[in-house]
Order: sequence, then C-alpha cells, then structure tokens
Amino acid sequence: MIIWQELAEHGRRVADRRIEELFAAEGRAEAFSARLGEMLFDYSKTNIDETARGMLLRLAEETGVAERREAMFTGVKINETEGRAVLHTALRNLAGSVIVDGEEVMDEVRATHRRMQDFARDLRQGRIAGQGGPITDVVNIGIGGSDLGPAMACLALSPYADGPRCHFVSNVDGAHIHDVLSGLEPATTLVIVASKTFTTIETMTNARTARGWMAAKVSEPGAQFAAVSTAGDKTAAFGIDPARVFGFADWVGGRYSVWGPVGLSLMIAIGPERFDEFLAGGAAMDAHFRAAPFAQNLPVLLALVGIWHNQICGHATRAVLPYDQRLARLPAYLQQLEMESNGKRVAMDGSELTRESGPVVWGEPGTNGQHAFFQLIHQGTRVVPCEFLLAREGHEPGLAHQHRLLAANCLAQSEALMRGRSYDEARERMAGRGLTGDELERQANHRVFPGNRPSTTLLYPRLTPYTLGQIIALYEHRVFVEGVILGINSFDQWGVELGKELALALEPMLEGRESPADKDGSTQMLLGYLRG
Ligand SMILES: O=P(O)(O)OC[C@H]1O[C@](O)(CO)[C@@H](O)[C@@H]1O
Repeated sequence: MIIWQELAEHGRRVADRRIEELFAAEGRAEAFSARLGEMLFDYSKTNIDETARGMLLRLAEETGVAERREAMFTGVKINETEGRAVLHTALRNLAGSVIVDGEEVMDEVRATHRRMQDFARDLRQGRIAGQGGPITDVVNIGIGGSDLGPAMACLALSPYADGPRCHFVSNVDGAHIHDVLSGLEPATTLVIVASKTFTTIETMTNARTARGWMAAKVSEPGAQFAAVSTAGDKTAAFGIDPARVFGFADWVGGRYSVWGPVGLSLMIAIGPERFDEFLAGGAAMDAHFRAAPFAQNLPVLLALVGIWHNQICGHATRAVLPYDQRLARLPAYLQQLEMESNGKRVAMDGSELTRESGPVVWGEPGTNGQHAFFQLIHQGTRVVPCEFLLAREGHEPGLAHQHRLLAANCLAQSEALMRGRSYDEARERMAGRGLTGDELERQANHRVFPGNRPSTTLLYPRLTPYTLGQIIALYEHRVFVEGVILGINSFDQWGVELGKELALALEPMLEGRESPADKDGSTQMLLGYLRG
C-alpha cells in the first residue's frame, strides 16, 4: 500500500525535528487532542504533525477499519482462524440485539447477567451463606483473561468495594494458593473457578487444591464453589451446582471477558449497580468508537499514535504509566490485551507480516517508576514512547495535597521527556555549583537530557466504575484498530500452545516416570538439576 511508503518517508523527513517546535503553531495542544465527555486524550507531545496525522487517518481508512469495526459489532465471524464472532461489546450493551448464526444471542446474555446480579446480591446480603455463616471472602481462581480483568478492576475500584473481600489465585506455583488461602476461613469463603475452557491446567490444579482445602473443613465443599465458563459439561463433572455456573459464549475472548461472568468477583465486590456503571462506561466508549469521525475518535487516535511510534518510527516498546496507584495492575492487564492480541507473525491470510507486529507493552504506576526505570526513559539510547494516565481528583479528599503532587509529577515527566536539558543548560547549572575546567565539561555531559521523547496523556475526572469501563474499552478498541491496520487477527492466541504442550510432556520427566533422552542437552541438564 502506497500510504505506508508515504508515511515511512515522512517519518524519515521529520525524525530529527524537535517536538517542541511544533508548539510554535498556535493551538497545537487543542488541535492534537480529543475529548469524550470529560475524558481528554492529549497526543500533542508527539512528533505527529498535520501531514502525518492526515496520512495516518488515510491509513485507517484504506485498511478498512470502519468496515471491520461494523463487522465486529454486528457479529460477523472476524476471528477467522477460530471461526468465531467477536462480541465482548454485546456484554455491555444489554439492551441491544445481535444475531449470530441466524439467532438472537442477547436473550441469553441478559438472562445470565440477571442471574449474576441475583447471585451477587444474595451473597452480599447474606441470603447465600457459607457453612460457617455469611461469606466474608471470595477467591477467584483463574489465569490470563480469567484473572487479570477482575483482579485489575477490583484493585482499581477498591473505594467502591463494600462486599466480601476478593482474592485472586492464578499461578500454578503452589506458593500463590497457599499464601492466599492461609489467611482465610473455608466455611465463610466462596471459591469461583473462572475458566473459559475449564481445561487450563493452572486453574484446574488450583481448583482441586482449593477443593481439598475446603473439604478438610466443611462437609459439603461443592456448595461453596461457583464457576464461570463456556464449558457447562466440565463444570458439572467438577461437581459444581449448575445453579452456580455462569456461562458465556465462545465469541467472548478470554482477554475481553471481564464484562460478563468473568467479572463476577468484581460484581460481588462492588455490587451489581456499580458493575452496571462499569458496563455503561464501556458502552459509552463503544458508541463513541462506532460513531465519531476518525479524527476525533479516541480509540482510533490512540491506535494511530501507536502505529506511528512502532511501525513508522521503529520504537519497539511502549510504557503505560498510570499516575493512579489503583491502576497498578493495568500494565499487566494491557500486556495480555495488547501482546496476546497483536503479537503475531502472520497476517489474517497466513502470509508473513511485512512490518513489525504489536509493540512490547510494559509499565508501572507513577511516581514509583520515576525512582526505578525512568532513568532509561530519559537518558537511555532507546526511545520509549510513554502513555500517562491521570485523574483530576482522587478519592481521598483529605489528601488532596498528595494528589496535587502526583499530578505535578505526571506533568513534569511528559514535559521533561519532550524538552530535555541541553549541554549548555547542564553546564550552566554545574558552573553555578562551583565546578570549573575539565571537571565541569566531564560532569555536564552526564546531566544532559536529549529530550524529544514522545508521550501521550489521558486525563479523566476520577477513577469511577464508569471511567474504568471507558478506559478498558478504549484500549480494547485501540488494539482492534492496530490489528486491522496491520492485517492481524487480534482474537486468537496460537502462540501460547507450544509451551503448554511441552510442559505436559516434561512433567512426567520431572517425576522420573519418563526418560528425557529425546530432549536437548540444556533441557536434560536442567531436568537433572531439578530432580536432585
Ligand atoms: O479461561 P481459560 O480457558 O482458563 O484460559 C485462560 C487464559 O489462557 C489463554 O488461553 C492463554 O493460554 C488466554 O487467552 C486465556 O485468557
């Protein structure tokens, strides 16, 4: 496509230009930012100019983002390698109607949502109790998409959590379940086994461990279990009462599943009404994504900034930096969302990609990151585009001064990344501190910040359930748009299979039941060490 070449040429032309210079044009900040209600997305501190933006918008048009978007929302099987529709958006548009394979799918979605609401209410109000009294603790056992979404959201929305305490067990490392269960009372704990397939070895192993823990203390362990899955036959075989099984269809991808039954622990923690606000935030972002022109469309713009930085400028990673401690799990959540979706080596038709796939996503909350890896972001030889997130206000009115300090730090970082500090400025500062001669020259260079490092900032009024819904849906659609532009199927994950298969074969070798003779030398040596 010719547009890719034009973008590459423009990228090369402006590569050495200072981002700051772009602010000489009046209204740069307003022109290179977009709003949805009270949410503000600022991408003016990037090297994207009018020409680049025009080309990127054309790229989105020419790669068929609009058509693909409609196909997704209307239930077309766009997950072609698995022959599935992609309809997580239906989970947050409960009044809607979607036809898949000639059938209305929303009746079942609504019925399951109502069952979840009843279950969550009954549990929160003590009508559903454990064998030792009202449920005080809920343990969600799941991994990947069956863990990261509710775990991230429960932490994010902890100011709204007025139900039983929620805990999350994901790792097959026995240390995880041991440490979580050791503080809990089985007779007042509900275990939710969350697994789309109900075959994931980590989850099923932890679920069996939890059942043993429960059985040691209560007469009917199964009565304190619930399940979230697409595989009703397997949940029954595990002994979970069908009345406590919340199903969903295969058109909800694991990493997109927090909006439905996988969000049960979140619904129990914050209550069904607030969970519905979370859904409403997601639905508002869906409506915006579907209707807003590309030039004002937040998910499209976020995606185009991503394409500019990764595929055009060659920056292989991006840092997600929430200046919001309760979004501490957002980077991990986005790692799965983005890297499992767009970390692919072939296009939808099976041909090799001719450009880079999605970026490496990583991050930590600010200000913590400032005292750890920001050194590299400011002075390392690689450019890391940064994505800052910040609320106008926190939930602690008595600590507003701390929130001001947090906000000042966030803005300071994007300003410092863009402006940098020149050799002359560094020299002057050192001279002001009394340094002279060779020592001054030598020291000054260490204090130079090259600057010209791009960042975006997403501001929102407050981290409410509604806002969190907006943020998560924003990133989901960003991943979708980037995937469409790259020609990738963002909804399968074949790259996780090989390791799973090999692990199954290695376990009996660790136990000594099978010979490792066919393994490579390194694997044999490691096995030998582990077997002692
Ligand atoms: O919900 P399940 O079926 O247990 O799968 C858990 C996770 O495992 C994966 O399939 C990857 O191994 C993810 O896509 C998914 O979210």
